[in-house]
Amino acid sequence: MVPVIVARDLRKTFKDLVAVDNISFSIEEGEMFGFLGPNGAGKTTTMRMIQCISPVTSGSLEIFGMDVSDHQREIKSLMGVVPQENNLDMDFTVYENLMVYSRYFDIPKEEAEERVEELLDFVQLTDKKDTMTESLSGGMKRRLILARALVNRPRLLILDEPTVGLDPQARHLIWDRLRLLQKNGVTVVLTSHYLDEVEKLCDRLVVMDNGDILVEGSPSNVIEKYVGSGIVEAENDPQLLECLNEREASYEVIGDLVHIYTDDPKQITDYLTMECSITKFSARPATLEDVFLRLTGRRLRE
Ligand SMILES: Nc1ncnc2c1ncn2[C@@H]1O[C@H](COP(=O)(O)OP(=O)(O)OP(=O)(O)O)[C@@H](O)[C@H]1O
Repeated sequence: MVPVIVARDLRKTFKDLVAVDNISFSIEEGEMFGFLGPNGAGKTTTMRMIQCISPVTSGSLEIFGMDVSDHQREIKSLMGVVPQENNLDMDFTVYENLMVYSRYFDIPKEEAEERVEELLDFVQLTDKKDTMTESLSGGMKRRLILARALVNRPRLLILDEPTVGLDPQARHLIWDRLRLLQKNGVTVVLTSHYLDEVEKLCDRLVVMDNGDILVEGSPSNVIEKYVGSGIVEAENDPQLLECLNEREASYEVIGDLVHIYTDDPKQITDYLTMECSITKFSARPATLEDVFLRLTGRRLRE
């Protein structure tokens, strides 16, 4: 596998604030890679350095073997970007938005027209071709931004919160398109607050907090490593906690509930029934959300 992005001790500061704190990671060609983390973790700042629009403070960041500090033009020509905000031109039609963008890459007019038709079909907006962009739904606007990011046939696609605020149908359509792009060899890097999205889509992920990378791995490895494969939930009561302490079980109290982390839920539920006389509980597979909350805490970030 060839690395497409390699970051070594990558750091970004804004005056006294350390937004990205000496992180290192490597993303392989054809991977779908996710950046997770609470608000302010440093994800967007990392994406902006990858996009060559925010200079690196120190460390190194190479994309397709080129340093972001001195190969911006070449790197940008190989990359497509779906930014967090909808920055389409609202006074243009859907078609015009894509055609205007194609000029930035000096794509000859006829070729651009052909490509735009293809892309409209790809994101299912052909019937909206002549619609004014401002009258599109939120889901359609996101699809148009995705199409715009693909105008230059990028080998690397960066998406910052690609499905934020979308309904389930719109999210599924975007996921489906991303999988198709990946199948065609495009490396996809995304940030998301939707943990189910990252769990379903990504081959590997990192969880960031306070500018640092806390974990890295495939969703299933990360889940097994940090919470075990299953969770038994029971009502919080002192007798239960005493019983769990006696067994030295791994658990966490979350308000009125206790989460017991385990690779063998049956062993725990048998223990609760037989040794602790507790019969009200439920077992479920662990998710990335459990890992996230365990690692980054449950306090709401501003
Ligand atoms: N241009 C800037 N000037 C000063 N501080 C900044 C700037 N951009 C980001 N920051 C700060 O850097 C830190 C990391 O922000 P960043 O936007 O990268 O986080 P994030 O993980 O993308 O958060 P979110 O999930 O809310 O998008 C935050 O404390 C933020 O306030």
